[in-house]
Amino acid sequence: MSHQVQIKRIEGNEDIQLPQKMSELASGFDLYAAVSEPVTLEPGRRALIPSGFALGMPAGLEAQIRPRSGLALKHGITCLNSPGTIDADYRGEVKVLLINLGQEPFVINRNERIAQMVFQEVPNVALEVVAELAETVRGAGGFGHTGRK
Ligand SMILES: O=c1ccn([C@H]2C[C@H](O)[C@@H](COP(=O)(O)OP(=O)(O)OP(=O)(O)O)O2)c(=O)[nH]1
Ligand SMILES: [Mg+2]
Repeated sequence: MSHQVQIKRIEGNEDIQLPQKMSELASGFDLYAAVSEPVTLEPGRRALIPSGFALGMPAGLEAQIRPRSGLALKHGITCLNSPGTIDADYRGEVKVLLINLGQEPFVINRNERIAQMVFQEVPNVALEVVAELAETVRGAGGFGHTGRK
């Protein structure tokens, strides 16, 4: 399915790369840090990093903000609220909540790739309150019910 999504630069970020797919069939658009000066994330600390843009999505879409595996593996940098949820009706600046789970301070520079954004279709679901749920074989079994404890 193809979708048209509007993107608008936040003033003062003309030099910031717009979200970009780094390979032809990439799921995610890489996001670039729109920090005005380098931000140092000490181990265990978190920071809300601006992206420099806002989105105009149609109904039925969302954007997920996900970590980059390279930063996670090499530096312990991930998204605290992963995946971050960008609602279709949100018109503010997209921001990335990073946390440093590594052992060393990590510096985020302007225009550095910090995360990725994946668009998803969101089904239109209406919740129906009932007294009894439809039965299944699994029933209430969960949390390891089918395998190793
Ligand atoms: O990683 C994120 C997560 C959220 N948002 C923005 C877009 C999203 O539409 C809005 C609200 O996010 P969410 O619903 O996750 O947060 P909340 O704590 O429930 O806030 P709200 O009451 O505004 O919905 O904040 C971001 O820019 N980055
Ligand atoms: Mg919310």
